[in-house]
Amino acid sequence: MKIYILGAGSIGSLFGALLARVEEDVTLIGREEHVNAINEEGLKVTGVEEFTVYPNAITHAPNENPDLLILATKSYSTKAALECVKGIIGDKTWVLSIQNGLGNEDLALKYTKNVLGGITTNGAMLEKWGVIRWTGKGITRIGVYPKGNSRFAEEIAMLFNAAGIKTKVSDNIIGWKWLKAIVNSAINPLGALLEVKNGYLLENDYLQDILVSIAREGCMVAQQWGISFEEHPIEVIIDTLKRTSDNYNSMLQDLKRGKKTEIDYINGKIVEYAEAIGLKAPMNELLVALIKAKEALVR
Ligand SMILES: NC(=O)c1ccc[n+]([C@@H]2O[C@H](COP(=O)([O-])OP(=O)(O)OC[C@H]3O[C@@H](n4cnc5c(N)ncnc54)[C@H](O)[C@@H]3O)[C@@H](O)[C@H]2O)c1
Ligand SMILES: CC(C)(CO)[C@@H](O)C(=O)[O-]
Repeated sequence: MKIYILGAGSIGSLFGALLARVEEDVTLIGREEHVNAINEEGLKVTGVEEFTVYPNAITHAPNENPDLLILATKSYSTKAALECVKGIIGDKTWVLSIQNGLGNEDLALKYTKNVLGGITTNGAMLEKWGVIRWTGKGITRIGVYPKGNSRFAEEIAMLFNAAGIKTKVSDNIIGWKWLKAIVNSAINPLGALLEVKNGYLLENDYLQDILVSIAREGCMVAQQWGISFEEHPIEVIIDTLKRTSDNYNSMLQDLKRGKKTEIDYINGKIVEYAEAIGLKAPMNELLVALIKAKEALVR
């Protein structure tokens, strides 16, 4: 299977490395510095497992139709990235987003009907060009977006599981995307504003109440849009905070690096979906404003 990883940074390079290790035809499309390092010394994975692979790595997509295009950019780069590669999305090409946030798959649907949604709880960090630290082994869920089944999704799940990417297929992937977005909408901005590890959000009674209120607001909006969940968002938030208690969340890491965050595609999307049906999401709206203010401080 010809697989392109569009936006081979942290999580994209981890998926690319694991797929390359089982000799899939993988091409990483990423930044020049990272691409050059991979072409010179291979792509090294450390952390959960240690290995080096030698996948194709380029800065621009080859002029061939892949069977699978994995979207792994930050959500704020998706639109531009898809526009760059629209010419190679063939009739038989499937696009899979493994990104956080809402709206990425909807952007992909503008170019093809063959879209798989995805969430992953694997953790990866670009340690240096050409070196990825696999910080936590998790589960990946994929499915036809927004809902439904397809043989191709089952085929990708088999491929991912064979590559060591624990993957399950869902016929309600939009439910999982919203669940992950609600988890991120509560944890990420709160941890980022307070600059604390995830575990602290469970230690403080005030913060626990705020987490629940943010999650409830997101659930209310989701419910109005007919989204159903496979697990209860608040239970998943608590479990996630326990499982990742020693982590700084990705939004805080982005701010610490002076980078923009994905707030517009997490809390911002919840506000958008609320307003689209004449509702308000005041807590999410406040968190968007506070994170934007913090972005302005650090950038
Ligand atoms: N890192 C993780 O552990 C993790 C886990 C789960 C989900 N996610 C989600 O996955 C997505 C990616 O996160 P990340 O941490 O890997 O980000 P990242 O910044 O490490 O990697 C994204 C890469 O995409 C590249 N890129 C952007 N536009 C491009 C284009 N047009 N062509 C080629 N490359 C392009 C960037 O240069 C960058 O290297 C986000 O939505 C994130 O929330 C990340
Ligand atoms: C689950 C999560 C919040 C854990 O830190 C992660 O998705 C993140 O950091 O964005």
